[in-house]
Amino acid sequence: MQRLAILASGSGSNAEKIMEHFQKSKKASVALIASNKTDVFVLERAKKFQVPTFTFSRKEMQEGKLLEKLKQEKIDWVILAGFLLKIPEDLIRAFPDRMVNIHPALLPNYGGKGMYGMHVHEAVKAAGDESTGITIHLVNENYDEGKIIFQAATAIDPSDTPEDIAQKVHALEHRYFPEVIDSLIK
Ligand SMILES: Nc1nc2c(c(=O)[nH]1)N[C@@H](CN(C=O)c1ccc(C(=O)N[C@@H](CCC(=O)O)C(=O)O)cc1)CN2
Ligand SMILES: NCC(=O)N[C@@H]1O[C@H](COP(=O)([O-])[O-])[C@@H](O)[C@H]1O
Repeated sequence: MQRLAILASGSGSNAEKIMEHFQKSKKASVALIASNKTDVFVLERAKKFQVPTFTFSRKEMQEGKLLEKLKQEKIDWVILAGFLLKIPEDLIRAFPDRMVNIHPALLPNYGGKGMYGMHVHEAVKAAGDESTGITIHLVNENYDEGKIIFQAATAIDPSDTPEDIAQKVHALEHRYFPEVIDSLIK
């Protein structure tokens, strides 16, 4: 049984969909929810699914405390689901081709530093794009430059607000992220 850890910095709707998906799985389970914040809803969602949680600071991550915890919990895959800090290289190297991120746009567009959450949807709206989507990719040392595994698109109506766009993107994320993770696990 492969053991998944989910890293999240906020609400955790994607984390919830992933926990739901793997609840009855025979090949993998969500063994840990880890966050750099102590007051975020993803920690409540973990409690609902009786998944252990771990919180850490940016400094503790950079000092290796997160890597130590992941090794202690015998984690096989690290899933970034709305995690907002840059993962250090030693942590990436510890999970070669086994660290996966979801980005709320069609990379390489709208990626990089500053491109997270509503900032992305506001930029897409401001550009007047007629479509947007999601990208699921392996994690490398730079933001949003890892190998792309999956993309899905959705149309944008001229009347859509950034919040409407966020809702359409979240729907794609919830539909595809759990299944794409599942497809990666042998
Ligand atoms: N080494 C990597 N770390 C992370 C990646 C990655 O691809 N490689 N992906 C991000 C997730 N992400 C986009 O998908 C992303 C998250 C956050 C930022 C960003 O600009 N963060 C701010 C800090 C925000 C905060 O502290 O609240 C910043 O760095 O100034 C960009 C992209 C997760 N980690
Ligand atoms: N660049 C990283 C980024 O913006 N990630 C995005 O944060 C949101 C987290 O939502 P959730 O906490 O409800 O899963 C998701 O839309 C995810 O794509």
